[in-house]
Amino acid sequence: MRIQVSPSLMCMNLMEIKHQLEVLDSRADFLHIDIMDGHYVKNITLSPFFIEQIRPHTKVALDVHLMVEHPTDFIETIAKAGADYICPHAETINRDAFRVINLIRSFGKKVGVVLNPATPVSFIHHYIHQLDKITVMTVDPGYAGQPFIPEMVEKVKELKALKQQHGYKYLIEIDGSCNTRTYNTLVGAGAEVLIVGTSGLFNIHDDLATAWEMMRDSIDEAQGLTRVSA
Ligand SMILES: O=C(CO)C(O)[C@H](O)[C@H](O)COP(=O)(O)O
Ligand SMILES: [Co+2]
Repeated sequence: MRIQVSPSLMCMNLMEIKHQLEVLDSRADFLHIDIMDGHYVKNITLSPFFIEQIRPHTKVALDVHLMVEHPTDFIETIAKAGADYICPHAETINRDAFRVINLIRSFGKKVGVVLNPATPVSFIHHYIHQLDKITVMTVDPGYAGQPFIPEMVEKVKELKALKQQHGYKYLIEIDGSCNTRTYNTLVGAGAEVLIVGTSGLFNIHDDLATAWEMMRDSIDEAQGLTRVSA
């Protein structure tokens, strides 16, 4: 299957949101929305209100990355705002992981979890089979523009092996420094969804449609796919 691409909306040009959303709407497989509470990570970015505002303007699946201390405080609001995937950090749900998974499902939403670089796959062992998506953070969470953590490649391989061995359904997604320096390694290891932010999309060309073409070509090349000419 062709690698799916999920642009990280916190990296958009805020002065051009309308135009940029139009460009992404006809191209992206997911729209990645980072929600931070200033405590779990020392930053604040997008919000449930942002989800509600863009929902009527795009048909693309809205994927919410919850970097908050208490995900249950946000799940209902985010579900009602129009999210399709709700993805808390594994480190924040292990006191009530099964209740959180059921809560997300009760709103008819897909369930993802996100693993910090220092969190091993074994941490989610008891509910891995229930997940629709697992996100491997390849930078510590909280900020765009950080360097790739190469130790994470083994984690991606481990998730791919487990998926093949047990027939799990989760998508393997990567968040952090997905760009031309890392596409080959990530795709080779088993990544299925790449979140592209500053280094992979928004900062590579002033024109977003052109940047998208450049990024898509690089990912296709990493996957060994060649462009079919018209
Ligand atoms: O979760 C994130 C940061 O905590 C993000 O999704 C970032 O937006 C993403 O990592 C940005 O991409 P970059 O190329 O690493 O700047
Ligand atoms: Co993110």
